[in-house]
Amino acid sequence: MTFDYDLFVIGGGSGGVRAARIAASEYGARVGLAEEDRMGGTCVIRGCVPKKLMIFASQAGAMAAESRGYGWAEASAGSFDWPAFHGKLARELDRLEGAYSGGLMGAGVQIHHQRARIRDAHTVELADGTRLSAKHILIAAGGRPQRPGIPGEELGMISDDLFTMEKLPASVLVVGGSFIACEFATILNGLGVRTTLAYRGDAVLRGFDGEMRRHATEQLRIVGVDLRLGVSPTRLDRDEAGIRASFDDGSSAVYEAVMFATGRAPYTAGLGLEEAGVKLGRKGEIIVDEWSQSSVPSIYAVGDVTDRVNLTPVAIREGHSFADTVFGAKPRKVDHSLFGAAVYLRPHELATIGLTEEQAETRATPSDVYVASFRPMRSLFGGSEARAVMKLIVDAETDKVLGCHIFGPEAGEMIQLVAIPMGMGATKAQFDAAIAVHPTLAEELVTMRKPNRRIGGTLSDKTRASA
Ligand SMILES: Cc1cc2nc3c(=O)[nH]c(=O)nc-3n(C[C@H](O)[C@H](O)[C@H](O)COP(=O)(O)OP(=O)(O)OC[C@H]3O[C@@H](n4cnc5c(N)ncnc54)[C@H](O)[C@@H]3O)c2cc1C
Ligand SMILES: NC(=O)c1ccc[n+]([C@@H]2O[C@H](COP(=O)([O-])OP(=O)(O)OC[C@H]3O[C@@H](n4cnc5c(N)ncnc54)[C@H](O)[C@@H]3O)[C@@H](O)[C@H]2O)c1
Repeated sequence: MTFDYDLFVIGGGSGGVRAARIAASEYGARVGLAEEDRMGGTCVIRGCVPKKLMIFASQAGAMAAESRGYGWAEASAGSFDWPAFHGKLARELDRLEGAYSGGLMGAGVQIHHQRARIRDAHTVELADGTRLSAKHILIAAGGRPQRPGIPGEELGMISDDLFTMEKLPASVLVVGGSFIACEFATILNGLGVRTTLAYRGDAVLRGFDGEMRRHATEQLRIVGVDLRLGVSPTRLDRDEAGIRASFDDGSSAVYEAVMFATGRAPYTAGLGLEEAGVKLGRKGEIIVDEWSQSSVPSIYAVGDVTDRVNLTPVAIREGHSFADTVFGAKPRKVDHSLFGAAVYLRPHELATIGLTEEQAETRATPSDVYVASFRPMRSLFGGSEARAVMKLIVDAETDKVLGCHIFGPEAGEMIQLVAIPMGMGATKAQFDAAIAVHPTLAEELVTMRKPNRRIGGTLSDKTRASA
């Protein structure tokens, strides 16, 4: 049987673009790709990239304060010009979008700028009715922000809206306590917006190492975010002064804007998947095996649409591995058990890889926990109270480093480098064999001599804590 394409990709985001480009350029596949919105997907257009640029923009006040601590007595951030920043951001995203399209076209991929859906195991249908056949179909349709399902929720914004706002609100309520909520609260607060963050838990960033969560929570408070922990909004109403949010503790307050960061869900609705026999999970995610293959053998899926690890580099790795496996005769699985991640808070980021202390505590074998907590010389001299924290979780029997958690400036950059020895299975002794680079923050990672406590396993002895 002949097909129009060897591969048809639905979605021009992180995972889809990588898979399409590798299949076409490295393995000579005839590839078509459909994108219903802007090329580049969530990360480039309404995620990682504009978010990080906004994080940079939001730290001017803190940088001026630090400069004053270093003798620049008049240092001031001045006033923030949102339209100027926003215009420049739009041009940068246009440039990136062009680069993504150009890269694909250069590789010989045919781009269809419209929505696609599945008709059967080998057929997709475009919004204009065109039907195209492909030997393999890759779904890389990503995810979509979810509102929490409360009355009046349409009055609130979602993360996509941060990047298209015409003007900054004077006050905002951010709802949620994970990556997006914490980063957006950091951005808006840093840009001068009166920011409240409402989160139903008792510390932000559930799932991260508990000690690090407490530092991140405290930092949000210190930089001026009005943290409302243990509460959730129950309804929103339009009020003369703005949007009134009522909370489940009986309180209410008015904000100029409300932003929901209450999770994302795989974007599989209306794709024709179930009709084609593709099995979906509870959240609508495409169920795939370790090769990213769905229940229909010719249909694969990568990235957020599979709801495995929802990060750009993971989607890219899954897309690349799919292309290597299916078109390059180089079978390659993705190891989802070890990946680094960073939450871009300010002044200190939270970055992590491997097991948290809470996870290590449940292991049958004991682990040693090394913690260094200190005020870095840069902030100390600059007059800031900000503390940095480094933590290593080490298998007490094999000496293998199982987890690393860093709360500090540029922690994301540091964890990227720690990911290399950890991926190689390095031991604590091998970390320590590295001669420190001085004076740096990161030198703490190779100079922590004695464990602060031993946890998990039968040897558990929390009383040895000496911190
Ligand atoms: C605010 C925010 C900040 C983030 N920050 C980070 C970060 O700092 N670091 C990090 O690693 N990750 C971050 N992420 C997560 C990251 O953006 C995603 O994990 C990543 O983009 C997933 O890639 P993907 O290819 O699965 O999907 P996407 O990038 O979402 O791409 C899917 C594409 O498919 C298109 N599409 C969907 N359905 C169809 C259809 N039927 N027909 C045609 N086209 C379709 C969509 O328009 C979209 O362009 C962030 C996410 C958000 C929302
Ligand atoms: N720096 C980064 O790498 C980065 C940044 C942003 C997003 N991301 C990725 O995007 C994914 C989605 O981000 P997210 O922040 O939406 O994560 P998430 O889905 O983990 O967070 C959802 C948050 O909303 C809260 N929530 C859910 N329903 C609620 C309700 N009804 N009422 C009140 N609160 C509610 C949850 O308790 C949680 O804190 C992340 O898992 C991450 O993989 C990564």
